[in-house]
Formats: sequence, C-alpha cells, structure tokens
Amino acid sequence: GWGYGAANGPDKWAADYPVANGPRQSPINIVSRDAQYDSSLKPLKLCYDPSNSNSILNNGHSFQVDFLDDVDSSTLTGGPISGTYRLKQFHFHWGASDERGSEHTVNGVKFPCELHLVHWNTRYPSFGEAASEPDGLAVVGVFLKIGAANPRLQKVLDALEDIKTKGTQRTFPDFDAKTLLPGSLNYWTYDGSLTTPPLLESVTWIVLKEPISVSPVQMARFRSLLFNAAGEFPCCMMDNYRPPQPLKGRQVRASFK
Ligand SMILES: NS(=O)(=O)c1ccc(O)c(NC(=O)NCCCCO)c1
Ligand SMILES: [Zn+2]
Repeated sequence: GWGYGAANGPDKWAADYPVANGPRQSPINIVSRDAQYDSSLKPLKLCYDPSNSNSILNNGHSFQVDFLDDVDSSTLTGGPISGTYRLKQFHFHWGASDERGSEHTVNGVKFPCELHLVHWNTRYPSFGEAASEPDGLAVVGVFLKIGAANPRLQKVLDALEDIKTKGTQRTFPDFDAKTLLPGSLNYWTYDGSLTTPPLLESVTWIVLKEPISVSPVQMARFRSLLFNAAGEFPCCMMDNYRPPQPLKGRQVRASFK
C-alpha cells in the first residue's frame, strides 16, 4: 500500500490514485502576497466539546485523535463555509528533522509539523459520504513552530507510548481540541483535497496564519512512533508529509488584511 518511502511515496501515488494529478490537489505553497483579502469571509467559529473526544490511534501513516461524531457537539461554522461541519478527528504530519515536516508552506517556508483538524459537512449522512463531495470536508491546518514546549500538546504526546505501532489505539477521553489553536484565527482558504490517498478533491482548506509552538524534545516524541505493526521491522514514523502541489489557477483568499 501507499506510504512515504521511496517505493510507495507521494511521487508514486498517481499510479493507484490518478486524481493525484487533478485540478485541486493539496497541499500548496501559500504565497502571502498573492492571497486576496476577502471582506465577505466570516470569522471562524470552532465550538469543540471535550466530552466527545474518544480514542487515539496509530493508523500507520500518522496518529489521530478520533471524536464521536454522531451528534452536533464539536462543530465548525462560519469562515468560508456554509452550514455546519462536524469534527471527526485531528492528526499531524511531521519531518525527520526540524527544518521540514509541514504539508502547506508559506512563501516557501516549511514548518517542522502541521496539525489537521478534520470536519465533515452535516448536509451529508456521514464522513465517508461527505468525503466524495466537492463541499464535503473542511480541514483546519495549524503550523507548529519550534520554540517553547507546548503544554497543551503534552497530553497528546504522553499518549503516544501506548500507540507505538500501526493499528494500536487507546481511549483518549475529555480532550479539548480548542486548546491546540493559536490566539488568532486569521486564515487563508482555498479549494483542495485530502493530502493522502485517496486524495479526494472534497476539502475546503482553512490554514491558520499564526503557528502554535512545539519544542525540539516534543518533536522527538512524534518521531518515536513507528509506521510498522508490532513484530515487523521497525521504521520510525517521520517525513509523513506530501509536498506542495501545483496551484492550477486556484485563488487563495485571506480573511485578514
Ligand atoms: N491529511 S488530510 O488531508 O487532512 C486528511 C483528512 C482526512 C482523511 O481521511 C485523510 N486521509 C485518509 O483518511 N486516508 C485513508 C487512510 C488513512 C489512514 O487510515 C487525509
Ligand atoms: Zn493531514
């Protein structure tokens, strides 16, 4: 199956997923001076309820914190989207070293890590159905920048020792995803895709301009995870990011001047 190695990585995905060369692929390099300020963009409204965080899983590509999404308790409204989108999971992408790891870049600058908060449009019956609709998903991207240790991140990182290998998970109750957001919700937005196979072109991307902090020691914790299942040859989980894809004429809008 697909991965991030030389034999199965991003340059090979188009063989099994031809949409990899489609018109609205993600991530992209955000050229800030080309982003057009759009005064009609609404403020982002993120209402997250810690009571529906559920579990933390190593899926062999990243790790994700899953939320119970059978009720409208953790939602995204406002911003560039219409209607209500429900939080399903959040996960990260990171590098083997601190000078790379993010999927989106800003004026060519790479960050060591990028957080994705994944939401689906409740006009569709489920995440799976929404994922194949052009307005089905909305992902909030948050950059992590090397600095002081982030205490809000630590609770997530402490759980990683229990999900070292692919397919392992454990309960992860009462986590407030809002604590992972930066002070400002200024964002860039554009129409894009999932950044991993199946690369579906169903994502409204909302990339926050302000990063949150992460320390080098905390980054090392991300890299202590393994891509492989228990008993298989160990392979550290790192460089699990897709590089920027062609813009193909898309416009990137900014919610701020
Ligand atoms: N990086 S992303 O664009 O925010 C993104 C958001 C939601 C997703 O579902 C995926 N991709 C996905 O689920 N692929 C199926 C197997 C993955 C491991 O089980 C990627
Ligand atoms: Zn992602």
